[in-house]
Amino acid sequence: MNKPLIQVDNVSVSFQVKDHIVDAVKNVSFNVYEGDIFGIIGSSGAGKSTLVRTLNRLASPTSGQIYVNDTNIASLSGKSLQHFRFNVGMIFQNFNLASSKTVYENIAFVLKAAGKRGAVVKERTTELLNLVGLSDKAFAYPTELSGGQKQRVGIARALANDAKILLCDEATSALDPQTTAAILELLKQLNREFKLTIVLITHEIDVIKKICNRVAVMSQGEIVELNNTFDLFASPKKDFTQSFLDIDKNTDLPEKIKNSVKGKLVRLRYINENATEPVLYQSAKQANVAFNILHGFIEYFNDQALGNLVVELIGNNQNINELIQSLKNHDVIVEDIY
Ligand SMILES: Nc1ncnc2c1ncn2[C@@H]1O[C@H](COP(=O)(O)OP(=O)(O)OP(=O)(O)O)[C@@H](O)[C@H]1O
Repeated sequence: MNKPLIQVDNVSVSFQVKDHIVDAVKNVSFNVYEGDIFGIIGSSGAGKSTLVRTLNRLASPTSGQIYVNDTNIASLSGKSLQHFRFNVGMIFQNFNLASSKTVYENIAFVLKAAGKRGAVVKERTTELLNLVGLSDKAFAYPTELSGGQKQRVGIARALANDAKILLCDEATSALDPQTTAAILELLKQLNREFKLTIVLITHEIDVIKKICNRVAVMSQGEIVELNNTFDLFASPKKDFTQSFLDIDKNTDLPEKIKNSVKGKLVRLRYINENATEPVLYQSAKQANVAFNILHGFIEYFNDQALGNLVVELIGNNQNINELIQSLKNHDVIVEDIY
């Protein structure tokens, strides 16, 4: 496997609050690879913000190490820390724009902070405005922008000094679904065109499904499960993941149908949406098992489709087991419901 771009080793973060200690992040380890869109999902208070803030040294681990490009970031100071921060941009839920500056000035400001002057600033700012689709808003003030436009300025600013990593702290949580989709599309484009590595934290399952290739599920300061997004949704290993990500879809069956089920109820998950029904049909015929499809839907993760079927199997146990084995041999994930 590639070398990690970000390596988080046994990181814990605790806060002293009056007379007690809050363990916000507990012994967390994971790697992020170049080109990843790495999602961290969890409910409020899970420790996501604290964890992501350690990645650009906005917060410091109480214990553990973080390496970015093989450099232990705790060792950085002065110019090397400043340079590191140019390389790791960040965007926020509330955009954090300077309200007294125009869009152009908000972007130019961070370029000037990095020592750039004159034509270089003008050229790069114009380029960035173009990149995020805001060329016509250069001289508008933040109050004159929609939420989506404000976040585009945030993105331009975060990437201004050629950041290789973008950290997103609930960057779309304040936006409506349509604007969220447009911002996620822009992030995907930046990831594709510039190999921008993105670490995003969110409590929105749809954000993870739409753009992340890998995801960590966080609860109470710990990473409960980490996997490729597709595999995590297709076969979660932990009950917490299953319930948090709302994967338990058999609840979608109306009571009347559930009560009428006489055979064995299973959920089938499969990658190739075209292949499973024929496989099910042929395997069931061979095993002498009858089946009823009670529920079905296809979910999309990035560009990959995951088919789901809830099926009642009717036959003797041995035949049903034979059918289940045959489905598994065809890479269908079979899960008992009851
Ligand atoms: N500066 C701080 N001082 C004291 N406690 C803190 C501080 N920052 C965070 N915490 C606590 O650490 C825990 C994790 O908070 P954090 O903001 O990282 O969670 P989160 O998953 O990002 O939640 P949210 O989505 O609500 O922001 C919480 O119990 C929070 O109260």
